[in-house]
Amino acid sequence: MATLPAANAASPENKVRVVIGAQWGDEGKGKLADILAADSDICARCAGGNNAGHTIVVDMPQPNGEKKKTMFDFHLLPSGLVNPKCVGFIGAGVVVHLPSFFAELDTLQKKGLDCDGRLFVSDRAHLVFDFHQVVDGLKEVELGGSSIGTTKKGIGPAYSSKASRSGLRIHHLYDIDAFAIKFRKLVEGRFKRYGHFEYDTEGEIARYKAFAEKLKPHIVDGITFIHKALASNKRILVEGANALMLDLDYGTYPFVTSSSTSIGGVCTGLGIPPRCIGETIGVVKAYTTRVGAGPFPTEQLNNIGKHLQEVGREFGVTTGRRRRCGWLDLVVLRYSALINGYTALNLTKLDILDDLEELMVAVGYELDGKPLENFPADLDLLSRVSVRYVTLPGWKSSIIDVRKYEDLPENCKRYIEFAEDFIGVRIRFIGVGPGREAMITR
Ligand SMILES: Nc1nc2c(ncn2[C@@H]2O[C@H](COP(=O)(O)OP(=O)(O)OP(=O)(O)O)[C@@H](O)[C@H]2O)c(=O)[nH]1
Ligand SMILES: O=P(O)(O)OC[C@H]1O[C@@H](n2cnc3c(O)ncnc32)[C@H](O)[C@@H]1O
Ligand SMILES: N[C@@H](CC(=O)O)C(=O)O
Ligand SMILES: [Mg+2]
Repeated sequence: MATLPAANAASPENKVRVVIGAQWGDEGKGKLADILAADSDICARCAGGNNAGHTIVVDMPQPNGEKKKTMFDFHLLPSGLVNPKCVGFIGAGVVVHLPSFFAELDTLQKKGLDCDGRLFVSDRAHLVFDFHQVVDGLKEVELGGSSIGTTKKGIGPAYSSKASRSGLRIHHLYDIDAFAIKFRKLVEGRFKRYGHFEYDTEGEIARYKAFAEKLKPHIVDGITFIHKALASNKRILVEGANALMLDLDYGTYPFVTSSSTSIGGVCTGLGIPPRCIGETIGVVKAYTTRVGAGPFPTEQLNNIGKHLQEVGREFGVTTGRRRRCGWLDLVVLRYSALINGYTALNLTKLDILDDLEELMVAVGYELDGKPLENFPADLDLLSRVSVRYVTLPGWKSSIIDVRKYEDLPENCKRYIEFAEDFIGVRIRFIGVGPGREAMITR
C-alpha cells in the first residue's frame, strides 16, 4: 500500500492559511500567528532560520490557578506552539541551527509549554553550523562600509552552501561517517576562502553525532507529513518569517535575507502546490521599520523617527539592534500586495501613532521630477527618489483598550481606510497593543 496520500486526496476546501510580512519584517507576524493558532492544528515555518524574532505576550495559567503575563521570543520554532494543542512543523525551506533549536525548545519547556510530541522538522531542511555564523561575520567585515547588517546567524552562508550543492541536510546526520567527510570538506572550503579561523571541526562532528540522537523524535519526511495533514483535513497555518522587502528576489537586493520570504517560499519551503494556499494575510505595521542596512525611502531621521522607535520599542528581537523608523509607505505595500496576493491585511501597532498630531503616508515616488510607475529594482535609483506624501490628521487619544472597529476615533478609521483603499486589500485585523487580546477583528 502506498504511504503517500494520492495527489487529489486533500479536499479542495482544505487550504493552508498564510501569515506573511508585507514590509521589512517585525510587523508583528508572531502575534497574529499565535491568535490564529487557536483554530489551527499545525503551525509551520517554511523559510528563513533563527534570524527571525517573533515576540508574543500571553497570559499563561500558573499552577496556583492565576494567570501571569508571559513573553515568548520565537526565532526558529513556529509561534503557534504557544497554543498547547498546536503542532509545530519546520519545512525543508528553513535552515536549522540545531544548538538554537534545542535551546529554544528548552526555554519553552521551562516557561511551562510542553512541546513533547508536537514539534517536527523535515529531514530535507538544511543545517546551519557555527562556522556559517563565523563566515557571516567575516563576510560583513569584508563588505566594510557596504555591509548588509545581517543578524550574523549564518543564514546567508547556509543558503549559499545549499545553493552551491555542498550543504548538509538533516538526513545526512544519520550516516555519521559520510557526514564527517562532507563536513570536513565544507569547513576546509571556508578556510580556503576566508583564511584559517578558530574552529573545532572534530569537536563539532562529535557534537552533531549527539544532536542526531536527540533530534530523532522530531524528524519526519516533510512531504508525507504535510500531505497527510492536508488529506486528513488538518487546519494548517503557515507563519512567514522576515518579509517581502527582504525577499531574495523581490526585496531591496542585496540588502535582503537569503531565502524566498514571499508567497512562493510557502510552496517551495513546504512542498505544497499553489492550489493548496487559501487565505494569505499580509501583516503591515502602521508605520515602517527596518533593521540593518539598505534603502528606506520613508525613513525619518528626526524626532518622528525617534518617537516611533521609542514609543514602539523598536529593538531587534534577535540582535537587540535599534530599528530604523519612518512613515507608512503605501508604494511598498502596493508592490508587496502584487507579489503576495494578500486576501486580507493585519495592520499592527496602530496604538504607537496615538500621540501624533499629523500622520504622513507615502503615496508615490518621483525621480527627476517625474512620477515613478514602479518600485525600482536599481537601488541607486531608489536612493534618489523623492517621496510624495499625503498628510492625515492624528487622533490624539489612546486606542489600546478599544476592541470594536466602530469605537475607534474617526481619524483613526480614516487612516485605516485610506491605507486599505490605496493598497486595495481589506484590513481585517487591527493591532492596538502587544497582548493577544489587543486585536480588533472586522
Ligand atoms: N504596541 C503594540 N505592539 C505590538 C502590536 N502587535 C505586535 N506588537 C509587538 O511588536 C513587536 C513586533 O515585532 P516582532 O515580534 O519582531 O514581529 P515579527 O513580525 O513576528 O518578526 P520577524 O519574523 O522577525 O520579522 C513585538 O514586540 C510585539 O509584541 C500592536 O498592535 N501594538
Ligand atoms: O537574514 P540575515 O542574513 O541575517 O540578514 C539580512 C537582512 O535581513 C534583515 N533581517 C533578517 N531577519 C529579519 C527579521 O526577522 N526582521 C527584520 N529584519 C530581518 C537583517 O537585519 C538584514 O538587514
Ligand atoms: N529578527 C530581528 C532582527 C534583529 O534582531 O536584528 C528583529 O526582530 O528585529
Ligand atoms: Mg522580529
